[in-house]
Amino acid sequence: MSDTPSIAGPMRVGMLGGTFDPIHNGHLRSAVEVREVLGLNTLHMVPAPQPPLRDTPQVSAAQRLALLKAGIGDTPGLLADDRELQRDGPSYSVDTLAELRQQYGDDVPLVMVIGFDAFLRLAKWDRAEQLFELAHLVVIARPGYQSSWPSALKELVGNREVDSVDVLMQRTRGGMLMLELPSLMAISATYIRERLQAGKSVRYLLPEAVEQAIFYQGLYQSDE
Ligand SMILES: Nc1ncnc2c1ncn2[C@@H]1O[C@H](COP(=O)(O)OP(=O)(O)OP(=O)(O)O)[C@@H](O)[C@H]1O
Ligand SMILES: O=C(O)c1ccc[n+]([C@@H]2O[C@H](COP(=O)([O-])O)[C@@H](O)[C@H]2O)c1
Repeated sequence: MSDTPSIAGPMRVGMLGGTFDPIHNGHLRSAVEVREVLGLNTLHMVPAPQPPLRDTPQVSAAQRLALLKAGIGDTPGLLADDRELQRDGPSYSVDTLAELRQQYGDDVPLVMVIGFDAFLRLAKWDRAEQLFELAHLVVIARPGYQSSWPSALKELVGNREVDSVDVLMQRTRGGMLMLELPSLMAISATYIRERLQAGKSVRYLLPEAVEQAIFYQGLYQSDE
């Protein structure tokens, strides 16, 4: 069964990286909507084995990837992409985008999608300026996160911001667009981990298949 018609028109590709510890409906609903709004053929959802600016996750990358696959199920256009599990060292997004650029070629618009909380730290990312040489950046609003941009971030973004998808897609990379998607969801993986540790319900915060896999494997239910 398909819940979305396939995307017509020229090829466009997206990447949504994350710790996905675990994947939840905030990620998945945003992924579906951002794919639709941007007209992406494929949105690569890429779990980071070693997310650079945070502690090593308690749950292994292979387990987080398995939960991501269970969460995506047969959702059209979303792809659980294990490419960062094939690399050693910190999971730098610039390396992932370089691989995707190589895979799809120079003529295809490539978009990195991040939430506003991640965007606020963007100037601290590895080789941050190179991100725009490889892809566009689309920043999605997240409930509870509103803040002025740090000055290093303003400098990094410069005059790249555009105000519509049409303008963004006239080029293959180098632009930035802020988006407020229709379904803003105040769900975070931190909240889900806290509830699981406290033995509280996580029903409807994540897909049932993910909830079942978490309980079946006994994940997140202790501090160890
Ligand atoms: N509810 C949400 N709505 C929109 N974007 C989200 C949401 N949750 C996460 N994101 C974005 O998805 C990407 C991956 O997020 P991540 O895997 O760190 O999830 P998280 O819920 O923020 O996790 P944690 O609570 O452990 O920090 C980031 O760019 C983040 O901003
Ligand atoms: O490339 C970097 O330096 C970099 C720094 C911080 C985060 N990221 C990526 O951003 C995504 C979200 O990270 P996080 O820590 O907000 O879950 C994930 O794919 C990380 O690999 C990437």
